[in-house]
Amino acid sequence: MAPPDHTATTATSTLCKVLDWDERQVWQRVQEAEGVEPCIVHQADWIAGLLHGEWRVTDYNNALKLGYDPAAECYPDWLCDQPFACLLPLAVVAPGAPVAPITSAVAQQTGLPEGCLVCGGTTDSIAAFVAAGVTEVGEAVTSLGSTLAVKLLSETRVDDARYGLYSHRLGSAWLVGGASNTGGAVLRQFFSDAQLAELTPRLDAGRPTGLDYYPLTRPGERCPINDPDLQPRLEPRPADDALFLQGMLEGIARIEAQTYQLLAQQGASPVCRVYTAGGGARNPAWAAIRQRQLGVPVVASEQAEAAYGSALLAKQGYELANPVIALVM
Ligand SMILES: Nc1ncnc2c1ncn2[C@@H]1O[C@H](COP(=O)(O)OP(=O)(O)O)[C@@H](O)[C@H]1O
Ligand SMILES: O=C(CO)[C@H](O)[C@H](O)COP(=O)(O)O
Repeated sequence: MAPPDHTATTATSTLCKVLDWDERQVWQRVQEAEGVEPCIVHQADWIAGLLHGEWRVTDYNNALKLGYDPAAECYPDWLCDQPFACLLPLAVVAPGAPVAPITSAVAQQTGLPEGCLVCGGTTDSIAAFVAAGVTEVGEAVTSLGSTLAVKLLSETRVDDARYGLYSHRLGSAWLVGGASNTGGAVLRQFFSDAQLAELTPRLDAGRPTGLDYYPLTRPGERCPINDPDLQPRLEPRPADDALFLQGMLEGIARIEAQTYQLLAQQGASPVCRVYTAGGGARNPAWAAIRQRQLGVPVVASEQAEAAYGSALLAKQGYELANPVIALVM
């Protein structure tokens, strides 16, 4: 039902989950079992709903993979024509836009101040992007968490579901990129964080291992190859654990570099610097391996936690809602 290059057509999109629930008549079962009117909420909407009690509000970042059009600021006709359209969030706000204060019951339960304002959310890797404070076109943030997410500030949009590439709107800018299923979760399958820290000084970015890994925890990839059946490649495993780890980090760096190369080929603004967020940002040897692959400076974000970016968005929302007080502060 969606245009062929749209990110909502990928197997892991929100829209595909909704279609699956629709087919399995989940709405009807929710209504019967809970006695409530069903509606679609993203994880962030669920948390926010628990705080302010508004269940039909989302933001245009979370709604992208549902099919929302952030440029036109509306649901497209092909989505409105679906039988489940009545379950879509009724309001789609900008990330950081003021939504509603917490309820009195929540203020009492949590100790948060009465009237504490809840603002529109965003996705985890966009929050990491905001935390990094990037403002220049061509600058990018790679989130090395359980998975790998790439976000580049670009003057032009890129949307190509064949490679899992899509564009998020942030204010008047476009964050182009994609998310791979590779990342820290694969490392954790083999090593604890303590072992990672212990092995890291033995890695040598200047001496590539020659291993050709595609690290995944299980079959299936989203970007830069969109293939739900893509197999992990983690063999042969050398006897030396440091060599094995370096081979995996090189493999993940190749996936990251391929994503940035594809973005350039598809007309995104050229990448000039990559900031790093997430648990992988604490590994200097990995940064050196990535810099060789990417060919641009790789630097750790000063604020590498996505939560910091969420707080910055909330501050923006507070200032919008209280312009005079914010000016005095
Ligand atoms: N020294 C290290 N080198 C590389 N990766 C690391 C290191 N320490 C932790 N990690 C990885 O960081 C990941 C956790 O990062 P985090 O940003 O908390 O992930 P999440 O996406 O789950 O929030 C783990 O999967 C782990 O493998
Ligand atoms: O895999 C992830 C979380 O586990 C990625 O962070 C996520 O898929 C990226 O999505 P978006 O680009 O919409 O922020």
